[in-house]
Amino acid sequence: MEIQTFNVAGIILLTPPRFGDERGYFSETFNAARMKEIGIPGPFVQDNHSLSRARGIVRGLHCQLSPHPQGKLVRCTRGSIWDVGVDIRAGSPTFGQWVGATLSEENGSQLWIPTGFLHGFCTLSENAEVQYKCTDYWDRDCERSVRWDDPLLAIDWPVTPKDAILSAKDADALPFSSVDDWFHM
Ligand SMILES: Cc1cn([C@H]2C[C@H](O)[C@@H](COP(=O)(O)OP(=O)(O)O[C@H]3O[C@H](C)C(=O)[C@H](O)[C@H]3O)O2)c(=O)[nH]c1=O
Repeated sequence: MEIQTFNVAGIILLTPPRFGDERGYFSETFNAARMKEIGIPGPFVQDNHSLSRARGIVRGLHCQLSPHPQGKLVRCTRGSIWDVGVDIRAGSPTFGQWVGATLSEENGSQLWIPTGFLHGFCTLSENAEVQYKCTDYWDRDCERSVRWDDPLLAIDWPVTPKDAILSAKDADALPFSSVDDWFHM
């Protein structure tokens, strides 16, 4: 399995092997023991699946606060997305820094985003389907949304604010300056 880590400690980009033959391919997309070996502890309790019909849809930046913070293991099973994690762990030397990666049906890569991070993605294709495993259950009261295009984050999104397609919730998200001590290292 290909593994990539970043200067923002905690985020892992992994690409499980695909075994191709004349029929197509087979890939083990999740193996709890292998994930633990590479530093993705789980356990995972909820699977999510979203479909975004247009290119340029931004979902995020979201997280859940205690007592239901969520780690997420994200993959794109149709089309492609640019997936982003932002370090918001108070005291982290990389607080406010972000990592972005292209996840696609073609590359089969997955991004592990631990608790203490904001998560969001921008679709790079029409009909992008994203499936992700979460380490805790959804809890509406613990959910927070932070502005995807906050200038303090300066995330290099592949879409401009003029062209981005957002939910009403994301269009009305909190500024990054409001993220102070949501999470502690
Ligand atoms: C997240 C979630 C939502 N919902 C319901 C609530 C709404 O009625 C509907 C759409 O929710 P929302 O607009 O928050 O969906 P996204 O904008 O894709 O939110 C997600 O976007 C980013 C990328 C994330 O990492 C989070 O998992 C999540 O916040 O699904 C549920 O029933 N369960 C859930 O776990």
